[in-house]
Amino acid sequence: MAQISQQFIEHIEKQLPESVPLDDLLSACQCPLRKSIRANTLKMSPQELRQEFESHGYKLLPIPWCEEGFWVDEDEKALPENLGNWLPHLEGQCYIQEASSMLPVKALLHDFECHEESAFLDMAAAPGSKTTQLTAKINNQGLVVANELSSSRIKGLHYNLQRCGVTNSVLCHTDARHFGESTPEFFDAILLDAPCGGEGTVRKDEQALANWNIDAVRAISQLQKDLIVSAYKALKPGGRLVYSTCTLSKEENQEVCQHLLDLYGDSIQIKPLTDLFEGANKAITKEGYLHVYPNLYDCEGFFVACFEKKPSDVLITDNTSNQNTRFSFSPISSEHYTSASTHTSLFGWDIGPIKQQLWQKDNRGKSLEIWYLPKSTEKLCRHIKLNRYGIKLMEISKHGVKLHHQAAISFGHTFSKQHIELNAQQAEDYYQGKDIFLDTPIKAPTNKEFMVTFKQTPLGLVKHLGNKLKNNLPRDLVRDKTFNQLP
Ligand SMILES: C[S@@+](CC[C@H](N)C(=O)[O-])C[C@H]1O[C@@H](n2cnc3c(N)ncnc32)[C@H](O)[C@@H]1O
Repeated sequence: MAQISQQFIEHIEKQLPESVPLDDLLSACQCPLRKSIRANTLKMSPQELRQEFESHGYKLLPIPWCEEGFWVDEDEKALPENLGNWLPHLEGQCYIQEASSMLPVKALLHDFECHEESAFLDMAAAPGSKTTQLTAKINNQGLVVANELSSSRIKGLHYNLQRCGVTNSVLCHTDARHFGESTPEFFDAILLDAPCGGEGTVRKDEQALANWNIDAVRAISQLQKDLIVSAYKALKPGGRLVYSTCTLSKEENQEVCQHLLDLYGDSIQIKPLTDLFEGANKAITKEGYLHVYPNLYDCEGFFVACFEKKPSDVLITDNTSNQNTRFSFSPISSEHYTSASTHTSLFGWDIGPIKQQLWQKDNRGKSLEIWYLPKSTEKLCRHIKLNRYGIKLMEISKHGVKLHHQAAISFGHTFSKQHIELNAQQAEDYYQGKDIFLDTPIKAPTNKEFMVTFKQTPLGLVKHLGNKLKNNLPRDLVRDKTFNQLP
C-alpha cells in the first residue's frame, strides 16, 4: 500500500481542479499501475506486436494518444516480470514505457514538419524511452541530441538507442543548463522531460510520496526554471519546445511555464494541447497544458506543456570558427570508401546512399575507423563536446576490413547476402554469448564474417568456423538469462 504523507495531501488538495476530487486522486494512487508497452516501428509494427501478445492469450488495449502503444490488461493475464530478457525486447522491437510518458513526444511532433535537416534536443534523456519514441516516429531522419547528466544512467541510454536501431542520434553528457549558452538557437524542437519530484509515480513506487516536503519541491522547481530558460535560448525562432514532468505540484509545472512566459512572453507562446487526442479535454488546464492526474486515464500522473517560439526576421549567423579541435573525423576518402564498399558488398549492403554521412577516424595509427554520423554532427561539434557520436560501422587495418556489431543491428535489415537465420534456441544462445553449433554445416568459406538473424531481425555478427559460428556479440551486451516464448 502506498504511503502518502499528510503534508502532500494538504498541499495538493489546495491545487486540485474541481473536476478532480481529492478522494478520487487518493484512491487512484493506491491502485497498481497498468503496464504498457510500445512497438518500436523501426523494427516492428504495432499490429505485429499486438499479434505476438494476443497469440499467447494476452489482451492489449490501445492507448488513445499513441498509436504504437498498448496497455496490457493484466486481469486477463499478467506480464512476465523479466520482459527485458524476452528476445523481441533484446532485438529492440518494443519498449516498456508508461502510457502517460508517451504524451510528450506526441505533443512535440503534433503538426510538426520534420525534414532531413531538423535538429532535435532531448535535454534529459536517460533511459531513453522518449528519445527512442521520437527517433522511431521521425524514422531516423535529421539529428537527435540525447543528453543526460548522470554518468550512471548514460550507459543505459546508449544501450537502448543501440538496441532500438537508432541511427540519427548523438549522445551528450552535460548539465542541460548549458545548452542555452553553448548552442543558442540551434534546435528546431526541444524536449525537456525534466528531473522532478516524481509525485505522479506513486502507483509504481509506493514510497514516492512517503517523505514528501515542500522544500524539495521548491529546490527542484528552481532547477526546472533554469532548464526551461536554457531550452528557450537553444531553440530556433519558429521552433517547438515541450516541457514535461511526472509530478503533480504546480510549483514544478505551471509555475515553471509561467517563469518562461514572464521572461520571454513576447517571443514564445503556448500551443494549447486541447486537440492532441480524443479525450484530452479531461486533462486540459485553463492555459492549454495537459495535467494528467493518475485517476483521469488510469495511468501515471504527468504534466505536458507545449510552446512555440515566434519566427524572427533576424537571420541567425553561425559565427563559430570552423577550426574545430573536438571533431576528430574527416570525410571518408575515396580510397577508403572503395575498401569499405567492397567489403559491404559481400553482405549485399550498398553504402552508396549513405556516402555523404560516412566519416573516417584514425585509431592511433593502428587502424582506421569508418563511422556513420547523423547530418549536422560536425556543425554541432563546434559548439559542444559529445560523449558518443553516431555509429561505428567498421575498421580498416592491415588485416583487412572488419564490420562492427552496430553496423549489423542498425543497417543489417538492408543486407541481402551473408546472413544466417537462427532458430529460437540458437538466438538465445547468441544473446548469452555462446558459440553456435550447426546441425548442418553451411556451404560457405570459413573464417568469414556473417550476420545472424532471428525471424529476419539482425542480432549481430559471427565468424563462420565450419561446424560452429563464433559469437562476436560485444561482451557488455551478453545476458545471463533470455527467453523466447511468452508464458
Ligand atoms: C524524468 S528523467 C528523464 C526520463 C527520460 N526522458 C525518458 O523518457 O526515458 C530526468 C533525467 O534528467 C536527468 N538530469 C537531472 N538533472 C539534469 C541536468 N541538470 N541536466 C541534464 N539532465 C539532468 C536525470 O539524471 C534523469 O535521468
